[in-house]
Amino acid sequence: MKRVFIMMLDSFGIGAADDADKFGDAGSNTLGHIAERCARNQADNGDRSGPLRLPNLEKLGLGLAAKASCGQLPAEFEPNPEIIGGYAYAQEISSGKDTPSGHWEIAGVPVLFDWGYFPQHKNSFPQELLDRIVEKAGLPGYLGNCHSSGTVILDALGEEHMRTGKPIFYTSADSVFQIACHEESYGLEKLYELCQIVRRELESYNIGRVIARPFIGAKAGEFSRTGNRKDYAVEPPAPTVLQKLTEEKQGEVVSIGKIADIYAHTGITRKIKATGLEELFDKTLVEVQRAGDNSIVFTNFVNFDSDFGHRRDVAGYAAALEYFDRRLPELLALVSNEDLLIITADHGCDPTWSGTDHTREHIPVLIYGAQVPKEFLGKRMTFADIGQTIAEYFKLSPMDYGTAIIKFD
Ligand SMILES: O=P(O)(O)O[C@H]1O[C@H](CO)[C@@H](O)[C@H]1O
Ligand SMILES: [Mn+2]
Ligand SMILES: [Mn+2]
Repeated sequence: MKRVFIMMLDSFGIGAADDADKFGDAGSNTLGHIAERCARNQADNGDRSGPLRLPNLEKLGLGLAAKASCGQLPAEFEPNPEIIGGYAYAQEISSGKDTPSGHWEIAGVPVLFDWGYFPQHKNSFPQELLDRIVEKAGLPGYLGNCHSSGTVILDALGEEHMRTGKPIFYTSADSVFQIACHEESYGLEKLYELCQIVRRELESYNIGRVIARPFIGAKAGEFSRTGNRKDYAVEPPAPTVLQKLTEEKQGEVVSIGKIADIYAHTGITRKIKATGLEELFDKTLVEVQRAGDNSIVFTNFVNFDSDFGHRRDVAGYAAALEYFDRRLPELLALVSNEDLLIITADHGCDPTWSGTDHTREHIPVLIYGAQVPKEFLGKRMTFADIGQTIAEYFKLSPMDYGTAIIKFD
């Protein structure tokens, strides 16, 4: 029975990429800097304290992959851990450091064109676009129209939004048009409809995603975003390995969390909604147990990125990693002889870095399974090596990019 389980720790970079300087990210290191702060007791909160403890990920080669990536073992990591899987690090060839680029490249389809962006920090969106959106959606106006952190902008504009019914429009260094509206006073369905209108109006702008950002709460300081976030992505520019599995082998691809949205629902046969690390992990275990031959179970652990990386919350990120690590044995126990478990990431989001954007980093590629050599599997020249490995494993037609990391009989 052939099954692949992909655990995407959203934003879990392990050291600056060779081209990080082009992004202003030279020296960034999501894992390295978290471990450093933890070792100095600067990442203590109610949930955790002291050095970063990830014993199960260390056995899968996380520390050694990080050392190969940036030259330094994460602080307080074991220099000679018992190794139970194959480990590598990979660089990105896609032009951006955004979530769809990282995910699509992992599935064998790098984004070699340039996305459209809204680079101006104030008055970010073109007036003609805003005018069309106001007209098509019948809006009383809009708020924001700037670059912002999605939580900061709620405190600044959430109350005015509730008073006026004007949606909050904002963007970031990514190719995104984000819309925050109150889930109750504005309404969730109305927000989703607005996002669909904006998606259509953006056609000529080459924007990767429109993102619905519903929130709740009565006043500034009390607003919080809900799990009803929805991403409206454009489709990948070529068939991903997920699509190939469904088309060439009539296989099953189960999306847990926001995976389906990121691939614009292409190559996905079943979608499981889950909010928060615990539920994402619980539902992953259920689906792994259910998975049959020729299937992929693919989970995006978004909270690393959205709750801790973008929020520059080092202690929160560390606690979340430790939680994931504590639960890992439950997953490892379900990996049977022929299966492959791949733990990886889509970009970095160093919580010690300036600003609130992603960081251009190498990603870890940790592969666990009876057929995997328990050794360093090299520097991978593109994330697409993961997609090519999966294509090779399922005996699909080869992807256009990437080299298989492991050969299978
Ligand atoms: O600050 P928030 O709203 O979390 O925004 C972040 O989330 C977006 C999508 O992942 C990114 O573009 C980033 O800017
Ligand atoms: Mn991401
Ligand atoms: Mn992000």
